[in-house]
Amino acid sequence: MDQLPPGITGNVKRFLSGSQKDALQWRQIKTLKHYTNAFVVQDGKVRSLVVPFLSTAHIKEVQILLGMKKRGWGIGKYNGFGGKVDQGETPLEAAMRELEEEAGIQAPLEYAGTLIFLTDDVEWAFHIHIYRADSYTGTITESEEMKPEWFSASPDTTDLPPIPFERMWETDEAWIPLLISKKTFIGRADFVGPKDQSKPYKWWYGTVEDS
Ligand SMILES: Nc1[nH]c(=O)nc2c1ncn2[C@H]1C[C@H](O)[C@@H](COP(=O)(O)OP(=O)(O)OP(=O)(O)O)O1
Repeated sequence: MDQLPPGITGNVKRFLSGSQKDALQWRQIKTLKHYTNAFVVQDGKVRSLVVPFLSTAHIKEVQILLGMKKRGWGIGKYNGFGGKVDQGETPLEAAMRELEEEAGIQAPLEYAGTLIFLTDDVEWAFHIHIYRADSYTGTITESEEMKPEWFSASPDTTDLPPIPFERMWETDEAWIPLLISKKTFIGRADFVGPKDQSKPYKWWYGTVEDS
């Protein structure tokens, strides 16, 4: 197995890796701070589409709920719902709290993967615990931080917009398909550049194998 980036442990299999500048090394991880990110993915949702001159077609599709960040770092980007794990909380408790605060809903979240994110402006590594749920309760509600919107992961069959990867954190396109297909993943992305223009220069994603 090739050498794993610092911070990646476990029985993992490389899925994708890359580098904009091979000469640059992984950043040193001094401390970790824990964050969460939660996604609702409705697989097999039946929608009715009116087909001109024919009739109504019933199609099954995969829908994913994303939020457009309205303030702070990452403003304008689409992401899952989440934030810092507070003292005394487990990551799952924090993910449930943040989902409710930012999107107004409750969901039976399950662990989906881990993303380690490092950048220039911050001396710690973000350890992001990523969760997903197949269903939710409550009413999806826009908050001060996030504007929730549904997207389709099966764009050929739908009138919902496709997942807007061009308006997400750059390497998310690598792991969102793993999240959707319920393959547990772990990854790391190191960014460089000023806060609002930072770009990934080195990344690695793998799937977590059963031991
Ligand atoms: N999907 C994602 N892909 C990625 O590569 N980096 C991400 C990411 N989601 C978050 N990050 C990184 C960048 C981001 O600034 C940092 C903190 O994540 P958040 O935006 O969730 O935290 P916030 O600063 O909004 O925390 P709160 O104020 O507690 O809500 O982690």
